[in-house]
Amino acid sequence: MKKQSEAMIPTPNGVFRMIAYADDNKDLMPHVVLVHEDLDSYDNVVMRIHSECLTGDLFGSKRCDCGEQLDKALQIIGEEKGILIYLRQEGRGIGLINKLKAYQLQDTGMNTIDANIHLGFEPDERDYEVASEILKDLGVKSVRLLTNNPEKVNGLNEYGIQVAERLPIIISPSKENKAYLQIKNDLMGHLLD
Ligand SMILES: Nc1nc2c(ncn2[C@@H]2O[C@H](COP(=O)(O)OP(=O)(O)OP(=O)(O)O)[C@@H](O)[C@H]2O)c(=O)[nH]1
Ligand SMILES: [Zn+2]
Repeated sequence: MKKQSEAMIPTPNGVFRMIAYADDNKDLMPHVVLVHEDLDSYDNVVMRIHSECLTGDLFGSKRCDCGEQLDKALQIIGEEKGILIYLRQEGRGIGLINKLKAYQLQDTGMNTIDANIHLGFEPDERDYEVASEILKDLGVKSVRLLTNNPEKVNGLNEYGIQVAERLPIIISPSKENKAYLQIKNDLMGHLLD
């Protein structure tokens, strides 16, 4: 995993250096990193690791809270001069084709965990080694991580990045994503209260 290219990108939340990380420069789905132009310390950096959710991030799907979490995180990262790592972990690592199959199963009454298992996957296939490698490459030593998912905290600690603090990023449930958020809270270890 290494830096393949970078450029400055002005956004509504500030100017960021966008860096594309991949194993080689032909990769069509590089991981995307946004580093605030005024980031000045590599200790206790405010940051988010966001798992790709095309449906929520780009199209505003109401089935999940991803799009709203991304907006809120970028706002905070803009204010605090932090970093966003956008990992290509669509569908908790099963990809878009399988996520849509999982959604179809959920529309017949299965929950988000059982749908993954029914398709032959773990409930969550993600790993945070790549994110840790990227943080080390950037020179980041410790972070304040925007997440409700303790697995992300453990994942970074496991690979040698110190999580100094977890910053919750709670979105009010809507009627469409209420059941999904309830499962995350009750069965997937997310801290949503
Ligand atoms: N397989 C599967 N993936 C889903 C489903 N709903 C959302 N996702 C994916 O789940 C990922 C986001 O994970 P979440 O569990 O919502 O949140 P998180 O990233 O673990 O935790 P936070 O940092 O608190 O947001 C994205 O990759 C989404 O595409 C679903 O029903 N099935
Ligand atoms: Zn989502």
